[in-house]
Amino acid sequence: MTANRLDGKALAQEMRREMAKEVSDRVAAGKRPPGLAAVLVGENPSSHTYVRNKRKSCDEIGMANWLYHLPGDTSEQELLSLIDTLNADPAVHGILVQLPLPKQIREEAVIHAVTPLKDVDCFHPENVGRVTTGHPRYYPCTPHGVVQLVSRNGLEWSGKQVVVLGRSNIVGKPLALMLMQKATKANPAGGDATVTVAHTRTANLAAVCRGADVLIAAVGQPGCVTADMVKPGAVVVDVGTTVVDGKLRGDVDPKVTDVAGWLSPVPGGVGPMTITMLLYNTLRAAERIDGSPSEPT
Ligand SMILES: Nc1nc(=O)c2c([nH]1)NC[C@@H]1CN(c3ccc(C(=O)N[C@@H](CCC(=O)O)C(=O)O)cc3)C=[N+]21
Repeated sequence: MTANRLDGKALAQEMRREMAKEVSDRVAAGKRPPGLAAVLVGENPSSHTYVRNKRKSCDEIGMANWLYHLPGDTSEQELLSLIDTLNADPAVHGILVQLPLPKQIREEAVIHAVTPLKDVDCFHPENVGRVTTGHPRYYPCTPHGVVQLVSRNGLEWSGKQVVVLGRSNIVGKPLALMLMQKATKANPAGGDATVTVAHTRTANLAAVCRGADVLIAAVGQPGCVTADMVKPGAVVVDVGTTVVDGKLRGDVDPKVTDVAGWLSPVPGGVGPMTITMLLYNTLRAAERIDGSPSEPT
């Protein structure tokens, strides 16, 4: 058997066409285009690639975007004062500070400084709390991308055993929360799945994973999910993006394709969906900040 492909690149293109139409309708109605400010500190090569991809995607759908590239020895105070300026700028609807940051800057201080309405990463504790209690303002981009990738391929969450492998604040933890909430249009994964959060120290990890109808690998260890850990026919989503010898590697071993029913590739799976959901959040932010009768704040 060869698993069906969960094609994130194709789905991302389809969703971006829908968003390009929303942007042009907005501009035709006399409103300013949605705008995303990206802040990059220092010279991390992967960060450069992501930021470049994000800006290209913004350009494609007609979204305004700016890159603030600060030197690696920038102080926390200098970064916080740039964030204050962006918080107050009416042309900026979304602010993304690329992580990781150099060690002299506390990530937590930066995450707290971005005004929650412009927090399109959904990293601010106010927005995380809203997801947790079922009153979301935004969903975090990677978990939201995973949910859309599975749901829009016609696959069901309801009644399934879902194993989330990984417990980070950015992927594993918020994804598990989304799966535990009631289903809505924006969060079709909510509702009736049974969610297990596992990690690399879980006892009998292979057996726990083999119980999954849907297995989401978000560990950051290339190839750590092997074929013996996968139930035949399961849906497997690979969130890993580790650069090994200049090539991008996922968390899922290539042989899993012989066992799984559906598998997302790396590259071309979750990565393009993450960027798409960032654009989606920026559009929602523009509606909230500039006012729209149809959208609650
Ligand atoms: N504040 C912040 N927000 C983030 O969303 C954030 C971050 N910091 N720091 C780093 C991680 C990582 N991340 C990726 C986004 C897109 C791809 C992506 O599009 N990957 C392509 C391939 C890209 C390539 O060719 O290298 C793919 O999987 O097909 C990957 C990784 C966002 N992150």
